[in-house]
Amino acid sequence: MLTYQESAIGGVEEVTLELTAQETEQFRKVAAEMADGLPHPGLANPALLDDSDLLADIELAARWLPPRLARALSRFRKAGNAHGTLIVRNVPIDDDLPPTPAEGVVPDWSRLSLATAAQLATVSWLGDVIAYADEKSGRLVQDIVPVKGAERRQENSGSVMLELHTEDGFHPFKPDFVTLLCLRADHERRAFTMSGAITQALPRLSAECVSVLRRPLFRIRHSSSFGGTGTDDVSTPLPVLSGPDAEPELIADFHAMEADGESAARALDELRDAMTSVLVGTVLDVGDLIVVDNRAAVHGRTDFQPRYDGQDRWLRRCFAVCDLRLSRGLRAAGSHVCEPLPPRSRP
Ligand SMILES: O=C(O)CCC(=O)C(=O)O
Ligand SMILES: [Fe+2]
Repeated sequence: MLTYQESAIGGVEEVTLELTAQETEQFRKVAAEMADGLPHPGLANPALLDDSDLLADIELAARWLPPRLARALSRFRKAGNAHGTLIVRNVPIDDDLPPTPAEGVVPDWSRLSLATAAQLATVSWLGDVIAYADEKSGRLVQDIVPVKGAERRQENSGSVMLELHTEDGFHPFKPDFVTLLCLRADHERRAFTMSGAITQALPRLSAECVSVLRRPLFRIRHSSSFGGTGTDDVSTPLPVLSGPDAEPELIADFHAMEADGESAARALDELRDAMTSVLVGTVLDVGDLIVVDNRAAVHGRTDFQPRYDGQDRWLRRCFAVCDLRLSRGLRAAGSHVCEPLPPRSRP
């Protein structure tokens, strides 16, 4: 399979907001106050953050984020941008980080309360937090780290190239925004987090390809990280593209998507080639936060080499949706965590 050439991945300057030292300090103060209100110790218990009063307090306090950041997030929420991606640099995180958790989950996040508050505050400008009981135990803020033995998996615990994908594209209430906050970069600084926007790829697609991508000829296998569901679970047949001609929405996964028939398979290949030539990306470093509009862009990551020495790459992930109420049938009252999807095997 084709791997993505780092040299061909575009820069992200035009979609990057670098906070000044003063802005970071203002953000740190606001986040530190919020952090005091977080239930520590024991943040590892997902139920503790899944508290609508706590999240409402964070939303209120987030009004005091540095105005340039708040404006950028608000604009991105309403209008997106050319790459469906926003990068914020110099987000405050905790000074004294614990080792990167070897098992994939930090047992007690009380030493990560600043990063947790900063990420939740950022997310509150994008929408409401959503999480899935099926994935990473329903944690609202999840650890993304390389796990020994999982190197070759097409999951964020792997370290081979992670194919471009829509996050949880098979889920009826998939995230509208994916945020990833970097606590530690990979040792060699070669893990490019990359994204490709459909509006950039569109001019490269033939009319025939676009028309096939608009038909419900595609299914996505449920991600193997979605626990509790069998590997045979698949989505209902979906179109890859929907919505307005010039600015469609996109659901794609170049690892887990199956095309029904030859012309659908050809259209998916054509889309992947087009995406490959419009990718933008960056090697995430400490305090970098990337926001991907999950309706406008697919994302992935180039490969890297973990050492399992406690200093490996460590991201934290948090999702947002624009309308939390749409998923009310799948959530307990007041909870932001969707209950497991019923198994749905191919017909
Ligand atoms: O590791 C990365 O940079 C991206 C991981 C990813 O796609 C995810 O956690 O959803
Ligand atoms: Fe992802």
